[in-house]
Amino acid sequence: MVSNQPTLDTMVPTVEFAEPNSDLTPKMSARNVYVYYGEKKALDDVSIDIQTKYVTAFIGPSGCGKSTFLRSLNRMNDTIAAARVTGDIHLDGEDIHAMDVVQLRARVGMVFQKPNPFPKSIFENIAYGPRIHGLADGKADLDNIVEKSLRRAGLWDEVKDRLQDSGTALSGGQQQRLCIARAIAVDPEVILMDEPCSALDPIATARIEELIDDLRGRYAIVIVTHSMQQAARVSQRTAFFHLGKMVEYGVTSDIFTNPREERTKDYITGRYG
Ligand SMILES: Nc1ncnc2c1ncn2[C@@H]1O[C@H](COP(=O)(O)OP(=O)(O)OP(=O)(O)O)[C@@H](O)[C@H]1O
Repeated sequence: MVSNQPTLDTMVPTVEFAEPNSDLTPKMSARNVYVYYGEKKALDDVSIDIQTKYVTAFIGPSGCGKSTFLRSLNRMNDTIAAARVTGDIHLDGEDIHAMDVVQLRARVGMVFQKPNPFPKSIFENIAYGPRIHGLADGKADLDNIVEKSLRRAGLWDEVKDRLQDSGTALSGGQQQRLCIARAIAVDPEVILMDEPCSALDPIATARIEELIDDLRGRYAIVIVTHSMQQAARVSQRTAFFHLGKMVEYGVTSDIFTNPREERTKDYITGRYG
């Protein structure tokens, strides 16, 4: 799956394309979403369905609204005073704006550009969420959740003998896997990743990409990336954004080899970016 620097004609995911959801019911659906920062329109009438068991990549030039849309999916824009979101966003058919936001963010977890572990032990970084959401039935169960989450994030073997060390003492790549383990620990259904590898070196990046591929069987994963190679390596669906609009959305290999829209073609062939 994770290969070195593919050229444009090899930028096609090699994953099996069996449809994971026979009924194709979307895990999340957005309809006619607009986002404004004060008077400025940052997102313009975006509609999309996001499926479980797929990685969906958001690509497009800087400032086109990828992160703004990603943040709308778990209401992170609520934390920005100037931001206003209109339109419908549903999770399993339920309006996310009518949900308790803490519950929503447990179901739709997020991993940020810069790894941001809590300044606490590795154990506490993972245990905090399950504890506040009442997911652990006693100490042994909590220990289990911590181990399972770290294993699933591919970090257990590196940290099992130092669970009481600070999360911030890990390497950048390990910190990002810790943040992924922290998101997994509360049993989310969707994981949003906002350029999760941009602060990492190529080896740490490759590990995160492998991890994303391992995780996609269980979750709907949405990743914002500046790297078209990364989108091609890790995703099965790609949405191309430009100037606040979602220009094209489809099967990743189609987007990269046979885009329908001229603007998509221009972007993927490097005419602008
Ligand atoms: N907190 C904010 N306040 C005001 N304007 C914002 C804010 N965040 C983003 N914007 C503006 O909204 C537009 C979309 O930004 P956004 O960060 O979503 O784009 P992006 O495609 O993720 O860009 P990049 O790839 O550079 O991260 C930009 O014009 C940006 O300047």
